[in-house]
Amino acid sequence: MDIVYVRDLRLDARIGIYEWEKRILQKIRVDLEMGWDNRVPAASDAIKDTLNYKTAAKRVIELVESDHYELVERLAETIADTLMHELHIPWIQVTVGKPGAVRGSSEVGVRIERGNRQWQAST
Ligand SMILES: Nc1nc2c(c(=O)[nH]1)N=C([C@H](O)[C@@H](O)CO)CN2
Repeated sequence: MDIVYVRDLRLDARIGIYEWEKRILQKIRVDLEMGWDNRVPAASDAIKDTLNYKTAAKRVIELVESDHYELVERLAETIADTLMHELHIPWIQVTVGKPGAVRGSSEVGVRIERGNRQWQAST
C-alpha cells in the first residue's frame, strides 16, 4: 500500500486534564500517514483520484478547534476515526504530540494505527 502523509502540522489546542489546561491554548503537533493506492492518481493525473492531503489537514484543524480534549488519546482516536470514514482511508497512523508538556522532554504524546495495512485495491 502507498502512503499519503501530512507531517508536523502545528496547531493550538484546548487539551489536557488539569484545570489550568482548560483555560489556555497549547501547542500540539500532528503527523498523519494514510494508506492509499497512489497508482490510480499517478495514471490519471487527476486530483479527484487522490487522497487529498489538504482536505485531510483541514479536517484535522476543524476537529482540534471544535472541542476541548482531556487526553491526546481521544484526539488521536477522533482524528483516525473521522478521516477513515469520511475519506475512505483503509489504514491510518496518527501521531499527536505535546511539545513542552513534560520538562526535560522535547515532546510527549501518542501514536496509533487503525485499519488494515495489508489492504490492496482490486486491480
Ligand atoms: N497518556 C497520557 N498521559 C498524559 C496525558 C495524556 O493526554 N495522555 N495528559 C497529561 C496532562 O494533560 C499533561 O500533558 C500536562 O502537562 C498527563 N499525562
